[in-house]
Amino acid sequence: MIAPRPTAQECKVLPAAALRDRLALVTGAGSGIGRAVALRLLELGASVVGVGRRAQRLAETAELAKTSRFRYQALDLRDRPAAAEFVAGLGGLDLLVNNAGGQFVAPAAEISRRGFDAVTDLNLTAQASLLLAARPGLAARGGRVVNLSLSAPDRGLPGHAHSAAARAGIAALTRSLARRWRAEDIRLFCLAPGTVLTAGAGEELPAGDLARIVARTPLGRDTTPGEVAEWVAALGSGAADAVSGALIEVDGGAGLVAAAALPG
Ligand SMILES: CCCCCCCCCCC/C=C/C(=O)SCCNC(=O)CCNC(=O)[C@H](O)C(C)(C)COP(=O)(O)OP(=O)(O)OC[C@H]1O[C@@H](n2cnc3c(N)ncnc32)[C@H](O)[C@@H]1OP(=O)(O)O
Ligand SMILES: NC(=O)C1=CN([C@@H]2O[C@H](COP(=O)(O)OP(=O)(O)OC[C@H]3O[C@@H](n4cnc5c(N)ncnc54)[C@H](OP(=O)(O)O)[C@@H]3O)[C@@H](O)[C@H]2O)C=CC1
Repeated sequence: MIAPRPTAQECKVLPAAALRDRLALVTGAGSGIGRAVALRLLELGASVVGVGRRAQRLAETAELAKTSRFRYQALDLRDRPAAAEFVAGLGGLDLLVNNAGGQFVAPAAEISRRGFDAVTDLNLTAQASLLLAARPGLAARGGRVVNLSLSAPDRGLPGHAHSAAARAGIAALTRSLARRWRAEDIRLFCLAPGTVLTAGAGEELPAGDLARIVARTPLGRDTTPGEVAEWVAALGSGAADAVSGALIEVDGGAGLVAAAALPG
């Protein structure tokens, strides 16, 4: 039997005001998962700063948010000095959601040096750099970090050698910093969605491939943006007080499926 997909409303299990008076920075807040996260954090009472390269998309998120607690800034996170200056200017930070990321699908042998660099830069080095820049602000507030990853980054994903390497790196960095930054009361988590049918995922893989991947997922369905958003919000709330350094796979069990069972 295929598990039913929850509605956007059914995903919302946290109490209203769970994040009141918190300040969150959400990268990639102009689309897909990042937008869903920003809107949910706002609903729960947080103030949210959204960044991404395209101001127009961020402005659309602002329109949906309908609250002055959302502000945004167009920013290329691969411009590390600019990103570091921006995050330092925010001051105290309760939650950093390192969501901006992505890749292109290609056989490993066809990924050029520049292609490998572009994907590892976006999904590992730029995220790591933002984290380091945010450290003083997070330490000032006992803040949390949620790093978005891919489900089972160590499983081996066809067409994703560059990205899987970067995401496994982020999972390892999350664990390393969770140990080191405990003294500053900073908690870090890695959240790994399975297949979320965003427009971005649709640009990366043809609909047929996505449908086949979803069909092989043990729960037999995709993960919704609302489900990912609720997990991010929970990790930013008191619900996660006993968790640190964990890789949490919100993927319908996709991480249990051997790479050999995947297409490609
Ligand atoms: C069928 C396989 C099934 C596997 C199962 C896996 C399950 C996964 C399920 C789906 C999960 C979805 C996850 C998501 O992440 S959704 C988010 C989707 N959004 C994106 O991914 C878009 C993000 N991509 C980008 O922003 C850019 O592609 C990127 C940042 C990665 C690179 O941008 P940049 O502007 O820096 O890159 P350039 O265009 O300048 O190119 C740099 C070099 O990269 C080479 N390149 C680019 N595209 C390709 C390609 N398609 N194939 C091969 N090489 C490519 C490009 O040629 C440049 O190199 P050279 O100068 O050497 O040519
Ligand atoms: N959808 C899925 O199935 C899955 C997604 N993920 C991950 O979740 C995250 C969100 O994915 P999703 O919402 O689906 O995809 P999107 O493509 O919609 O989201 C990517 C976001 O990152 C922003 N971004 C990309 N490059 C940069 C950059 N250099 N500087 C600043 N912002 C940047 C984009 O905004 P802009 O282009 O305006 O800069 C966009 O808002 C990604 O890290 C993705 O890899 C993980 C597992 C599965």
